[in-house]
Amino acid sequence: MAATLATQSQPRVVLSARGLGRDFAGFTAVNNVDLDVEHARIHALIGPNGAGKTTVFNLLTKFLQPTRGQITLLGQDITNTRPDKVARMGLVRSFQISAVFPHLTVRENVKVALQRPNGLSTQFWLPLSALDRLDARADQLIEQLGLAQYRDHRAADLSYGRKRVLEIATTLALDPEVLLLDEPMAGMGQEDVAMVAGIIRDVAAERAVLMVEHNLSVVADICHHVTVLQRGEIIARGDYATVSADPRVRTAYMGSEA
Ligand SMILES: Nc1ncnc2c1ncn2[C@@H]1O[C@H](COP(=O)(O)OP(=O)(O)OP(=O)(O)O)[C@@H](O)[C@H]1O
Repeated sequence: MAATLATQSQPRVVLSARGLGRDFAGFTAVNNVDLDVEHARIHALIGPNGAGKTTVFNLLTKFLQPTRGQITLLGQDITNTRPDKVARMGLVRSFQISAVFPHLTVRENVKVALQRPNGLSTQFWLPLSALDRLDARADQLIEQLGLAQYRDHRAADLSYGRKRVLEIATTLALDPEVLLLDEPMAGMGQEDVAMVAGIIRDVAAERAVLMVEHNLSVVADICHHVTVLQRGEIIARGDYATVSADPRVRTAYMGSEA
């Protein structure tokens, strides 16, 4: 027990940013952002519209090149690394590779996603039966994400929430160290929100999750750390109780839930 607690109390930072900034033609969208994302923790990036959350995601995944600052992934400086290499190193954004094909079944979708980490290039002209050897791993992921009963359903026939879970499954096929989720609860009904929140919590047991999320009750429920952005700068950080009590955060969110 003591050993378990000791392990849990020593966070391992897998992704960090220091002094991160990005200007667009003289307009500063992100400035001086420091971020530490830890293994087996869920970190939320929140803030009002236009605060710079998407820009930070684009900087971390290297879709955008920072104007200032440094980004480190698993101890390696990735400030000047190309996005495809960053993804291969283990930093994966949900929509980036979540190719969910509506006419394929849940299992076929996961198998297509599994081709890449197994060193097979995506060869759409091959019959799907050529991917049979990926069945075991696909079924394991499907089981883990609670999709077993939908395994042979076409993706198009899934509920909206299950489609998002299938997207997460295709992302997990790459076995990322850090998973970036951009508003995973967007457009979902309450029942699906609870289901997807539970899945994200399970997924984070083995990796770091950084998510942008507007649903603050989800942030309060499942996120260990919260970083609040406003006008491109961090105005508060800590657990949800700490940041939601912060007067600057309350002012930034005036009129909303915080
Ligand atoms: N390519 C761009 N060119 C110019 N300005 C941009 C560009 N991308 C973002 N911005 C500006 O940077 C600021 C931050 O935008 P960003 O999309 O990162 O915010 P956000 O917090 O993700 O907002 P939302 O919650 O509405 O998605 C905004 O003022 C936006 O207009």
